[in-house]
Amino acid sequence: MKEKIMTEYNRWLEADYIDDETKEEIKRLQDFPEQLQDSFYKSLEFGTAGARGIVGVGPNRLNCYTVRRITQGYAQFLQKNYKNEANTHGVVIAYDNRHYSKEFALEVARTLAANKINAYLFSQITTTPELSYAVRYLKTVGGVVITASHNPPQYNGYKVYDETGCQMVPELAEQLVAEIQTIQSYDISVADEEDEHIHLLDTSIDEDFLNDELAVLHHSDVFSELSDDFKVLYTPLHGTGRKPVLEGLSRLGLKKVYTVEEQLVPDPEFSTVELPNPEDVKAFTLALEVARKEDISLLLATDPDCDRVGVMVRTNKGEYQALNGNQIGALVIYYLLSTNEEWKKQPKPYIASSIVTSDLGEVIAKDFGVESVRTLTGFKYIGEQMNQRLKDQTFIMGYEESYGFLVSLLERDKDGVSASFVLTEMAAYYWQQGKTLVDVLHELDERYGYYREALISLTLPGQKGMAEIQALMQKLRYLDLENESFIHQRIDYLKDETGLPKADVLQFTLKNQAKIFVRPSGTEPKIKFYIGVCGSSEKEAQEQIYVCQQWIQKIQED
Ligand SMILES: O=P(O)(O)OC[C@H]1O[C@H](O)[C@H](O)[C@@H](O)[C@@H]1O
Repeated sequence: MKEKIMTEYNRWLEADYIDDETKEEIKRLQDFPEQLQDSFYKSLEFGTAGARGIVGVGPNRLNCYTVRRITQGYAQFLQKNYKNEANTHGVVIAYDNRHYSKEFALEVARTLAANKINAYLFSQITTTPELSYAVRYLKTVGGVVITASHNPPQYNGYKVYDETGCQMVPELAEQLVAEIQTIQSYDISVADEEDEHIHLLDTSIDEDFLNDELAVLHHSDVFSELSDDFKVLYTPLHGTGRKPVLEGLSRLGLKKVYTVEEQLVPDPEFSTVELPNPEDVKAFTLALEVARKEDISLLLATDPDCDRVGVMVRTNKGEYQALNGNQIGALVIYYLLSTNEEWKKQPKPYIASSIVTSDLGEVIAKDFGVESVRTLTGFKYIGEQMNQRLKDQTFIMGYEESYGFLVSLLERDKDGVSASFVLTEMAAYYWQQGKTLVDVLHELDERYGYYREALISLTLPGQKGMAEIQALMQKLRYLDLENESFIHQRIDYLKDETGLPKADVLQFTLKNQAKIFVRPSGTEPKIKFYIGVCGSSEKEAQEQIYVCQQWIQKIQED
């Protein structure tokens, strides 16, 4: 292994096409053997959401050479699948505010252009949902967005979209990977920035995107009657959401929109937050300071590429409560189905969510006679379902516990822009009835049972971490259930027939029907344990969660 790593290391160091600055960086790695090993031991892989990695030198890092190699493979893949159409229809490329996002986006465009494929490049930082929208709007054969979503600042990523605006499903991603693997060298030709195949997009697409996103709402009239004490705060957490979300909220006629000034700055270091992830309540720290001062009713925060949104709500007691992705999803489903009759006139309505998402959404949907479709983790699988059901079914909503929501057919990926609008409308709608979103959640508890969830994520970075994650999965896969008295059943999504594609996921169903899912993350060096329970009271639900947490801890320690 060591020898293989050093061969690759020397190959980079000696290659004449690698620039001097990169070579200096490569040499510096000699003083950091662990980093050296991690940078050179393999090539970047495609996971849940494309390739994601630390920005740096070497094949296992994101840099202009690995970006060019992936893009060269992508160009070959497109030309094989779409022939001449690949060149003419081309690819649209967006990027967020991370380090090197803009530079990498340009490398994608230059590599595609060298292959005579038209590259439509956004001229400023853009949200991921707008990229998905743009693929459909411009009728390109695909799309790329340079972003690492909510990962720490040292990361970046390369997400690839198909011609429907859906992130590539494994079948396509495998073909793409096979194509990338045929490229042994990082010596890849790129066109000039001024090449005729590179087209900078103007802002007309932003305007159409925003108008279409606002048109998704059913009750936007609610805003005209709102009292001034309904106040909303929005923060993009230094990311791309600022323009569309703030502009949209103002067009809705909301008079009282607040923000966190410092977080409007598109900062690649995300300096005012530990992690730019709305799943982490700490991301709301500054927002809460403003909220407490101004008595704000609803707080929204989107992640850097604005495909996901987190929510905090001021309760009747004046306290602020964070909602998790399962609660937000359940509220939106309930809101869409109970306050609007339109969907009843449409054929075979359905919602879609991932298997690790709470059962509550499904229970609500079924209560309204709406089908619930389950997929593996990754919004691409929801997008895939939307494409497959386009002809004869009606899409109501797709969502994941990880704060991704989509309520329209405008895209095939989760959308923090339209979700922000829907959540604001929903909060305003109930506000008019004297209720907060937390009050509505209590109503759902009463009506459907106390669905509660907990997520345990263990971060295990690098090569060593990956081995630990695999060892833990193996241990759970072969654990003798005879000794685990409260577990009723284990489903192995890699081996058992579940009706879904094979995946490295384990499901433990407990005797009381609670569920624990375990899977390695596809976007971060983590193993995730998802606990989902349903009790007849808050206390009972919390007790069930506690038992699951204890079991997970025991497994780790044994
Ligand atoms: O659990 P992971 O594999 O890290 O995925 C967590 C989330 O990551 C990205 O945001 C994907 O687009 C989502 O679809 C996924 O749910």
